[in-house]
Amino acid sequence: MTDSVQPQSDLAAPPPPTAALREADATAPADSASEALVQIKNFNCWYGDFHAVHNIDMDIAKNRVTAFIGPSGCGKSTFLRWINRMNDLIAGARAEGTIDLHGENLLAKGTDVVTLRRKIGMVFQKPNPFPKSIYDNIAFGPRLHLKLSKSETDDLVESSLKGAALWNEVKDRLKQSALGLSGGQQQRLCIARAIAAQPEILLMDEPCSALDPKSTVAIEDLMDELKKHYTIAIVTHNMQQAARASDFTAFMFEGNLIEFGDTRKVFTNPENERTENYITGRFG
Ligand SMILES: Nc1ncnc2c1ncn2[C@@H]1O[C@H](COP(=O)(O)OP(=O)(O)OP(=O)(O)O)[C@@H](O)[C@H]1O
Repeated sequence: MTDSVQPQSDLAAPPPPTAALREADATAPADSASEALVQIKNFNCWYGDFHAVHNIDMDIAKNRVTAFIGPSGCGKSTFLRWINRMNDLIAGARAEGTIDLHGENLLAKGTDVVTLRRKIGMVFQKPNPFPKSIYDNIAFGPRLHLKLSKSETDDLVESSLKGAALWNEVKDRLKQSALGLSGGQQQRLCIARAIAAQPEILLMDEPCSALDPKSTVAIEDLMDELKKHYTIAIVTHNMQQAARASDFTAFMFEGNLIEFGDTRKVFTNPENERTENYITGRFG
């Protein structure tokens, strides 16, 4: 079934969490079979008359990292942003097809996008902490939407910062401004803020492009931990990063999904010549 989506005008920033603290439940050992969490069928999208992404059919596997690669302008970010309906904020943006999560098409007109964005968090290219304390960056959302006690809020802040591998670096200065953190720390704080909302899926749009190599490795190591609890989809221009950090790779070109599969296979034995040309640096 095809469903069409028009932009909504009353959308605010991605929302804060709804539920109680997430228990660590290490799942899916690396060698277990992957299960589809998100199923995308016949997905197309437009900006006005411009047909940006064509006929995408793919699954996003649960507790795995799926990387989207491809030359600038091929539609990676556009596609990623439809997965939590961020493109609703863009006038003239519309989509057709289905993106199913637990059997429900999240492109459907009736979808509650606020709830959706709790389930599907997003981390952006440039770290965007609030101009507040480290503690309040995590606690701000939960305070708005949950009736957590002080100790529950403390626990949420601690578990989120631990989950983002930042706790040890900031535990003694939680009341200091987040803007005093390094870029890599700020990005991990944004990841902590996202996971405080207890999402099922984390969308990461070039999360390391503004970071130095050491911070980049820290985020990649973190993704490896995070995928035990979350499903991750990442857009990256960094081929080594896709090869190192992802389980599945989708190569896009001019709005089309050219190749999609196991990362090792895509990088060592691609089926499509354009994939091979891209990953070997012949274009892009
Ligand atoms: N808000 C917008 N309005 C109109 N066209 C847009 C908008 N955002 C993106 N596009 C167009 O959609 C196409 C895909 O853009 P998108 O940003 O998704 O590509 P990308 O693969 O993520 O590129 P990059 O790697 O440079 O970030 C491009 O032709 C771009 O110019």
